[in-house]
Amino acid sequence: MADIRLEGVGHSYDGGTTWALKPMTWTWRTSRAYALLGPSGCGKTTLLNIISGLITPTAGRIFFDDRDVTDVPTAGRNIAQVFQFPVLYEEMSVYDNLAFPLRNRKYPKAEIDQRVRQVSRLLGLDHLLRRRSRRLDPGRQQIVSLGRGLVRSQVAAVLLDEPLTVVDPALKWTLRSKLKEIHRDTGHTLIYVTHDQTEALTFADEVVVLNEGAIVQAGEPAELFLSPSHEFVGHFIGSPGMNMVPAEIVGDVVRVGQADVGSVADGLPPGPVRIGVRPEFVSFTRASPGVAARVTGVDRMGAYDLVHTQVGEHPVIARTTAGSGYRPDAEAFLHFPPDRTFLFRDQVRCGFLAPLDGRSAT
Ligand SMILES: Nc1ncnc2c1ncn2[C@@H]1O[C@H](COP(=O)(O)OP(=O)(O)OP(=O)(O)O)[C@@H](O)[C@H]1O
Repeated sequence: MADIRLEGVGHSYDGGTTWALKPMTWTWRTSRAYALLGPSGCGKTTLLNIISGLITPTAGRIFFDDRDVTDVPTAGRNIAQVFQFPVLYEEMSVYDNLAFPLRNRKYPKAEIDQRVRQVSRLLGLDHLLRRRSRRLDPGRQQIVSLGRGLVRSQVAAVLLDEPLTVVDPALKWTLRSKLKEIHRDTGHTLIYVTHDQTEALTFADEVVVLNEGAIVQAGEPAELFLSPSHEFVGHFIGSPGMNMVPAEIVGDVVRVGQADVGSVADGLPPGPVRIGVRPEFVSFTRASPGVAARVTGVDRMGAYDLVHTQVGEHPVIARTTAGSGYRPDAEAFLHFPPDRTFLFRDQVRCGFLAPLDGRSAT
């Protein structure tokens, strides 16, 4: 196992006209479980294939600890990779498929048996070990592929590219927790690619968010939810995502429309900003002071309500307790709590909202 260090690594498929992956410097630390999260086409698979050696990057160098592996082919990198769809020897038994990566690397027989049985027990494959792989349904075949990726005790990293796509949704939860268990047991460095935030947040020690070929933020799941440093992270994580409302800094006060909503703590220069606040933290106040809004609809979600409002031209959603009683067209006043409300300029967080403490913009 090794730290995997990317130094100025970037990739272009068209000779440098566009970058599928913009040159980046980043270290995947050994033994951590990472989720690489981002929308379709943001460069996740390209990044994974650069680490495994399937793609040689257009720019930069890759190191496993201090060893430069940029020109080392896949076979020399000691990486295990699990793809979106099953990659198995269909005529082999499940046992032989799981044992294959170990036999290939000349592990002792007793260790092979012990590792195969350990992984098969964790993944619920015990009763299928003698079955031919082609006789399994695609979901089970994928679980065997997952097992093949996890069976080796000594690998530089295990790379998983949307590995649960073909697995039954009900099984996904179980498999994710099994993956965590296997991770605790082996201490492998795991990089798990997904565009599904639930998968990323429930699986990873650290979530790396990729957008348009660049890492926009990396952190623990709670950090990304509570403290997004980029508007994209605010939108992409959370359901629904973060509300963004245009505002103005006047002196050291932040105004939305005619309402003073807070002050700036960070000596930010006056001018336009965008306020970001998650629906979970928007609350209603009975009257001013607050931001005047009009209710446009209510989604009753069972355990809670999502109250849709309009502040001027801008939609703002508040998550309230179930049965909130708000009706379309009702007038309302919104409160944005200072400790949970952030300020953004050019999409990047530039500060947070501080209490007004009697200040006013007028
Ligand atoms: N072989 C290729 N030739 C040309 N362009 C490519 C190739 N592979 C990927 N791309 C482009 O590079 C960009 C990044 O693609 P990539 O597959 O890495 O993204 P992704 O985040 O893994 O997407 P998805 O979640 O849809 O798999 C996209 O614009 C894609 O169209």
